[in-house]
Amino acid sequence: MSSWVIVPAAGRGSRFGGEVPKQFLDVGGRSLLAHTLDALASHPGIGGVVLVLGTEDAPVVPEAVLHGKPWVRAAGGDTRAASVLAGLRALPESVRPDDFVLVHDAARPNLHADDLDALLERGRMDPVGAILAAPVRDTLKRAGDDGGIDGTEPRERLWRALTPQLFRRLQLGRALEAADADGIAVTDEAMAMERQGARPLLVEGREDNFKITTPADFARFEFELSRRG
Ligand SMILES: Nc1ccn([C@@H]2O[C@H](COP(=O)(O)OP(=O)(O)OP(=O)(O)O)[C@@H](O)[C@H]2O)c(=O)n1
Ligand SMILES: C[C@](O)(CO)[C@H](O)COP(=O)(O)O
Repeated sequence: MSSWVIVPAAGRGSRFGGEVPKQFLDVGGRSLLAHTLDALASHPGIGGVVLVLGTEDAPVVPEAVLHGKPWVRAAGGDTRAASVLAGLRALPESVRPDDFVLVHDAARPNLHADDLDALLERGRMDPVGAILAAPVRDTLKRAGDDGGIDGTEPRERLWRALTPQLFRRLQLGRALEAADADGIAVTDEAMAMERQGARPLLVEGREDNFKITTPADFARFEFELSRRG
């Protein structure tokens, strides 16, 4: 059994800076987006890809990175959540309402197959779904307006949400539509599901499945690639 994955890739990369959105920058001879698509589509658990792009984006997506998997394009929205919802609506009819679908950031190119294995295996057995996540391992401080420390936050049971996130097509769509209708800007799919009273499963993922948000993250990915040889 395989699942389609929605890849939100319509962001502008404002925190990264520069003219070209970060997902289209070249690393090791191909774009960040191509690295992400390759990591996803090379996995046997992926049945197809919905690529959500900005209306002004027309990237060259080398067919090879899609490993012969079917793919469709969708037009992104003003927020990540809007882009994900657009991706859900672009899924083929062959994806049934109760089928699990994945959402994975284009900006997370360093996804490893073993993480996808774990998420699919454990998430599909959960009544709601699951997300990859990593336990917080640093002490967390709350900043005051003056740049001083206002306090230390308890970090027990705190996890950083990663992607992919795995939910059923209809349930996720309804949760995202409800958040939008309520004017709530959810920052991940799990938040929309939690608002509906769901408790998605946390599946511990690798710390190196990091999101490229700043140029320092980009340099880290270049280093990770160089280590692969
Ligand atoms: N309207 C948006 C905003 C974000 N994304 C995608 O969501 C993922 C995670 O978002 P983020 O890292 O925040 O990317 P940007 O929104 O581009 O970055 P920034 O917030 O710095 O502008 C990225 O793959 C991005 O392309 C999207 O598809 N549509
Ligand atoms: C979905 C996500 O990657 C989980 O950590 C994160 O919320 C995306 O945040 P962004 O500000 O849209 O990059």
